[in-house]
Amino acid sequence: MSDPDPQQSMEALASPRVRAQLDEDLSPRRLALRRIAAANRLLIEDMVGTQVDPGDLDAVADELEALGERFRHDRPRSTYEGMAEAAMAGGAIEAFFDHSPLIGLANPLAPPIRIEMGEELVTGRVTFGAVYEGPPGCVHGGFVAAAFDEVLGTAQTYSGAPGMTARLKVDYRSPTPLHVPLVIEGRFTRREGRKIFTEGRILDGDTVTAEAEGLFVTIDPTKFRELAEGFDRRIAGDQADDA
Ligand SMILES: CCCCCCCCCC(=O)SCCNC(=O)CCNC(=O)[C@H](O)C(C)(C)COP(=O)(O)OP(=O)(O)OC[C@H]1O[C@@H](n2cnc3c(N)ncnc32)[C@H](O)[C@@H]1OP(=O)(O)O
Repeated sequence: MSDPDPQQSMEALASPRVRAQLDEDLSPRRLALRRIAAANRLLIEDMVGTQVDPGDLDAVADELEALGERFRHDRPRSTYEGMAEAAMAGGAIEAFFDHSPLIGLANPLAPPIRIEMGEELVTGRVTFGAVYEGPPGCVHGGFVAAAFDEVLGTAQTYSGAPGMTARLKVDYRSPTPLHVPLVIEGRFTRREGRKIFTEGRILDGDTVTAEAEGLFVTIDPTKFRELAEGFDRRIAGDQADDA
C-alpha cells in the first residue's frame, strides 16, 4: 500500500466528522432529521426517572407506539445505505456522520460528542445525561470506552492512513460524572506499518477520569464496501427466510 498524503487523507476522511456537525448547507431533510433526533434525545433523557403520574403512563405509551408506527421499517436498515451512490454523485459524505451513535446529530442515541480538530490534538466535548448512567451519578464504563473509540478513531486519521479499531485499553482513574461538561482528548502518537497508535484522556476540569490507548489497523477502503455488501446479503437472506 503506498503512503497517502497525510493532509489529503485528513481532508478526505477526518474533516467530514467536523463538517458534519456544522449547521451549514443542510438539506431540509437533514435539518428535520436533526430536529427529530434532538426531540427524541430530550424525550429519552426526560423519561429517565419521570415524575409522570403512574396512571398516565399507559396513555403516554399509547402515544409513543402510535408515533412509532410512522417510522416503522419493513426490514432492518443500515445508515450507510446509498453511500456509494451519493459519493459517486459528488454527494456529501459528511451526511453519513449525522448517524454516528457518538457524534451524529441525527442519531438520538448520540450524546452527542462535539468534535474539534487542532494541529495535533482532537478534542471531544460532551455532557453525558442520565441515560448513560452506570455507577450512581456517573457515566457507564462502556460509554466511556465508546467515547474513546470515537475520539481516538478521529485522532488516528492524522496518520494519513486510517483504519479500524483493533484494540482499545481503558484505565478508569476516577468516576466520570454525569451532567458535567467533559473534555476528551485524543492524539496520534506513531505509526508502524499498518499499525496506528493513539492515546487519550477524559478531563472533568483538571481531574483525569480515564485514560486510553487505541490501536488502529489501516485497512483498504474497499473493506467498508465489503462490509456494506455483506450486510445487504444478510438482509436479503433474512427476507428469503421470511418468504
Ligand atoms: C466512512 C465512515 C467510516 C466511519 C468508521 C467509524 C469507525 C469507528 C471505529 C470503530 O468503531 S471500528 C469497529 C470496531 N473494530 C472492528 O470491528 C474491527 C474488527 N477487526 C478486524 O476487522 C480486523 O481484525 C482488523 C481490520 C482490525 C485487522 O485485521 P487484518 O487482517 O487487516 O490485520 P492483521 O490481523 O494482519 O494485523 C495487522 C497488524 O496488526 C496487529 N494486530 C491486529 N489486531 C491486533 C490486536 N487486537 N492487538 C494487537 N495487535 C493487533 C497484528 O499483529 C499485525 O501486526 P504486524 O503487522 O506487526 O504483524
